[in-house]
Amino acid sequence: MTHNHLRSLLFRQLFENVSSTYTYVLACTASKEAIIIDPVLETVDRDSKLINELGVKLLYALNTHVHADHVTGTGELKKHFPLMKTVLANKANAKSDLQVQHGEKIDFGRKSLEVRATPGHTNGCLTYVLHEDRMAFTGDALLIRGCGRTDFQQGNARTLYRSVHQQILSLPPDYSLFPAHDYSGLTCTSVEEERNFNPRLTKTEDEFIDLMKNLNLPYPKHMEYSVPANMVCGIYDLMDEKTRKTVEQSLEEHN
Ligand SMILES: N[C@@H](CCC(=O)N[C@@H](CSS)C(=O)NCC(=O)O)C(=O)O
Repeated sequence: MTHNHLRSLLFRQLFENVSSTYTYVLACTASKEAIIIDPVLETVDRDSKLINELGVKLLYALNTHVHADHVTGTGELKKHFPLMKTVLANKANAKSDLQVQHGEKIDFGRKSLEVRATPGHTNGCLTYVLHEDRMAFTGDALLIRGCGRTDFQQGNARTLYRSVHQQILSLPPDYSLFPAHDYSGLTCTSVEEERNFNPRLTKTEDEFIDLMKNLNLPYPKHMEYSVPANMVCGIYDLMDEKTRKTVEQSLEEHN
């Protein structure tokens, strides 16, 4: 999907290639008010530059959940955009400027995101739905032809199955779905595609639970420091000393 001045939504999909994370910038073209979803620490300079070049005013940096595989960029973004507010689910039990819950709305200009709770990968997983533009940002609850793992951070396969079916695949079939990650080069999907072709979510609930029990994935490489860093939205001053030092060191190695 590309930017189009004639549309009321300015939309960018950005990629961070170490953790294969998608970050999204959305702005109301009438008011120029903007949000960013799931920014990554390593790409904050790139994203800030883009936001400035687009001439939009960043109101909120939303995390779909407390990520385990990378450090969120929301803390560092606050240095570039001091008025911007960080957002996480209240169920994440984490520190953020705003804690949102199921049913709330996040407004930017004439646009409004509906917050839907989609726990199962973590307790605090959220999906953000932009009805007017028929789009939803699913975090790790639903990945393209896949879904988030359920073997740590309060993961629960039954909960995830119900979240995805009740809150995401129940949306109209033409809604576009944008995940937090893709590991195979795909960028976007739709409700209809996932209802038909998702190899995990087309199974029965019990088959799904069995499948998720046997994924046997290695733990994310940076989980040990990513989770505590993300519990404070990646704000260095709020991290314990060991976590902060590890995050700083990993960023230096990256740069
Ligand atoms: N290799 C990566 C981590 C890959 C991974 O575990 N991805 C998560 C989402 S990030 S916690 C996941 O849910 N994957 C589902 C799947 O089926 O792959 C790393 O070391 O960071």
